[in-house]
Amino acid sequence: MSFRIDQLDGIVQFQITRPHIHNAVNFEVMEGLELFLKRLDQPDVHFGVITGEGNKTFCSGGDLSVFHSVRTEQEAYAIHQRMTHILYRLATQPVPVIALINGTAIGGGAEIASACDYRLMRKDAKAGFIQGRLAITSGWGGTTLLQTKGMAYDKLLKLTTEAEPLVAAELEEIGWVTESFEGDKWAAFADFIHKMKTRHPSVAKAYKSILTAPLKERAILDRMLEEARVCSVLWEQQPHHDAVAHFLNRKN
Ligand SMILES: CCCC(=O)SCCNC(=O)CCNC(=O)[C@H](O)C(C)(C)COP(=O)(O)OP(=O)(O)OC[C@H]1O[C@@H](n2cnc3c(N)ncnc32)[C@H](O)[C@@H]1OP(=O)(O)O
Repeated sequence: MSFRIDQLDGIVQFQITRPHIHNAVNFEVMEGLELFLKRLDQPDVHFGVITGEGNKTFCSGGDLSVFHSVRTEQEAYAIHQRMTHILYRLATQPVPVIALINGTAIGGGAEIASACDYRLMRKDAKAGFIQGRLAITSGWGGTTLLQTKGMAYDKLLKLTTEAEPLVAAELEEIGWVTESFEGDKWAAFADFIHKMKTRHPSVAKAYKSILTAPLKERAILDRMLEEARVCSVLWEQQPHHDAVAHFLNRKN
């Protein structure tokens, strides 16, 4: 199984359980995220958390060993639009979700974290929109989400265009990381939500609903789907296929 969902004390935890492949997203992880979203709909759920198993990686994005067989724009768009809908639902459903970034979060992994309400990141971990290294752009709506949530235009353009992973302190400075931590991730998580948990659960949901109003405009989902389409166009091009082949064969 590529994921695990647990529920404890009003908190639903989603973990990608593929540490051997840096918690890359395959079709089973996508199904898991869809199940996680359904669980968040339950009235007794007050917070959600997404993390990766192990202490090295949160998520390394799409599983290139699976997706390298995806060659055409149409095939690529089928995957990207599905992930875009998942991220849109994650961002706009009422339960606050924390990305507990226990390690590297790159490519689609950084997009998943961007769709969460908070990013709690281990101090020495690195994260970034590294899609440009593969001659593609973000394909799951992450850039549109960050802009709509208010990230500064120039910081976002630099982050996505340079395609370099950054450490937590650098990402905190540009407004992507909410807080950083050292030590045990679950202790850091408990500490992070401690005060919020003392308020009535309807408070956090109500504020999320108020603050996500701009995301709920139909135009935002359309823009995210356009982002998925732009990525799919680049996906079909030779520079992308060459970059993926280079990554997969780099140890030969
Ligand atoms: C629109 C969405 C687009 C996307 O998300 S595209 C995917 C973007 N992600 C990437 O390009 C990630 C590439 N991975 C890396 O840079 C590195 O593997 C990473 C995560 C920094 C870890 O580096 P290291 O600690 O040196 O580990 P390593 O490279 O030896 O990796 C161990 C095994 O995991 C594999 N792996 C890591 N990330 C993967 C991925 N996303 N898809 C498929 N396989 C992946 C890697 O190939 C290696 O496999 P093996 O042991 O050589 O068989």
